[in-house]
Amino acid sequence: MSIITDLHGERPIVTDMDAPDLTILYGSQTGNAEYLAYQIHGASEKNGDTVALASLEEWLHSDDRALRRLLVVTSTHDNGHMPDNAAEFWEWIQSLEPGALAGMPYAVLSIGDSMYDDFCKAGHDIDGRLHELGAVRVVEGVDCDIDFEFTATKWAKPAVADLLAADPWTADAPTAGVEAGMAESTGDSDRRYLARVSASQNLSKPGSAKEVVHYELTVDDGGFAYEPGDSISVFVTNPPRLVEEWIAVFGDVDVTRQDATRPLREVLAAEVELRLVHPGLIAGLARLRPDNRAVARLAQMLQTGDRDGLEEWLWGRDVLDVLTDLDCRDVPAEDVLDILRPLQHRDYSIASSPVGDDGRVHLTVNGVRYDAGGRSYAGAATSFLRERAVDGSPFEVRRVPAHEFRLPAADVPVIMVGPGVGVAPFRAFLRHRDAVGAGGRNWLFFGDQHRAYDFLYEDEFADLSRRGTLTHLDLAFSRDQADKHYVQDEIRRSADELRDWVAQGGYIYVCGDKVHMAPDVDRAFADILGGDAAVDELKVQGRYVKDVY
Ligand SMILES: Cc1cc2nc3c(=O)[nH]c(=O)nc-3n(C[C@H](O)[C@H](O)[C@H](O)COP(=O)(O)O)c2cc1C
Repeated sequence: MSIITDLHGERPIVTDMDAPDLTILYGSQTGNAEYLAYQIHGASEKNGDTVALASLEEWLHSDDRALRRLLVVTSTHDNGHMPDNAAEFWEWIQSLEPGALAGMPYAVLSIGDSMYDDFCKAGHDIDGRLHELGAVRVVEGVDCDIDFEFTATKWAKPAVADLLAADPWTADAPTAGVEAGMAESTGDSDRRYLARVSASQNLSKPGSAKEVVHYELTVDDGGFAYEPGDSISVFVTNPPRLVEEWIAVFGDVDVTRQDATRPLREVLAAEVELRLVHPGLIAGLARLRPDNRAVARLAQMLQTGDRDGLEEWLWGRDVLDVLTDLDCRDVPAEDVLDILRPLQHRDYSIASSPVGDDGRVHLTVNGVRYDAGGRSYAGAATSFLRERAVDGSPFEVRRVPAHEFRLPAADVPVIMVGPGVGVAPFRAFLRHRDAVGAGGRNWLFFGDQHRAYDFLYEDEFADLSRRGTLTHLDLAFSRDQADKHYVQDEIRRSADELRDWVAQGGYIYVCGDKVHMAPDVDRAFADILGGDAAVDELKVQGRYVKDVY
């Protein structure tokens, strides 16, 4: 008996069959690795081999864990950590005796983001540990960056063929330690709660290029708890207007997925990603429409690794645009649904204090909204939260606990760099330290485009400064003067005093844009603190922590 899950990993489908020829197990936080595993699974079964698919966690808890050959597909999360549904598997393989998996053929596909210091670390950790346990690495693992589909597509086909050609493992996976792994897990890390928007307020003022909104959520169920530094996942649905655009094309029909027949409208609203286009959509269309030359031209870019060309073409288009512009609106709805990714939840840093804010959860949300080519686009979360703020209807959320992004002891100085909506967790830190009367000093670096329109939480920070909680507030508004001025310039300007704070045990936190801001801020701290080695040493001590996206 083997476990196969549906695309969302939510409904394990248990099938009666002997041990599968290949078992594909994924660790995935936001659905990318899961999607990839699902695609590889679909392509692998074509040759008559039996291939099982499950999350690492589901497999660990299944009744029959027979393995013949193993392919692990995993992302890395929260600065070098396992995705939640890989954590117990990781605990388990760490608890096994040397040689426990001797001779088992395996390969690991890792996805991550090379902007992080711990690029693909979870995949490397699993790969290294399987090797230590005696498993046989049939194919060198591969590291895939944010455009993972390019690298993964090239790697997966020959890798699966090599794995299937390897002699199967005939022993049973050891059962020891599974319960220990379970005991260590938090148990409720996946629990979803119902929340409502109880208040909202525009933070960007008229004239701003941005649309930042402060939301306050009340969580209906008891038992929801969080700590400063945590984030929250909001399980959004797609905007009704967008769903209607799809219905106008595909009709108000019923569709059958995983043996259940439901209205297409329902599936479009809640289950599939309609906003964010992924390159795998092109690979899927190429399979469905082998004679379509426009699709073939783009699929060729995917195969040859021309990521710039493909990304340029995809830029600004949503999924419906892609189907329209590639003349694929006549593909049957069920086939289109099969090549869409599961609807992604949206994660936000919590901006409130569990002590000072009556159990409410505050979010600082950057809106996405624009018009192009006669269509209006709005980010799924932007319209979702706005609608919920108007009608008060409940929706699901899940706590995402921070690993290192935590306040130190109450008397330790804290340096926070959070321009734009990166300020959210620092508002939480400051409100928390204020509420509990922590004595440690607090220094915030904040910046954005214009002071007049973009100074988020200006009054609150002024108040926290007056009360003495906010010891220093350094501001960098980039477009208020001829020369651009950023938080890293403010950091350099205060080099001497920052060195003192760090010498006195201070912690540094950076939150926000990972592409430009975080590397520039890293450079500035390395320059003022004595080079990269000094920053690395702080990282090792957990005193230089980033939450960047
Ligand atoms: C909060 C956060 C932390 C992350 N940390 C890392 C990291 O330390 N190393 C890395 O390679 N990728 C990191 N990533 C990038 C993810 O691995 C990448 O987005 C991946 O595609 C997610 O796959 P998933 O949806 O299957 O979880 C991080 C992403 C987020 C949102």
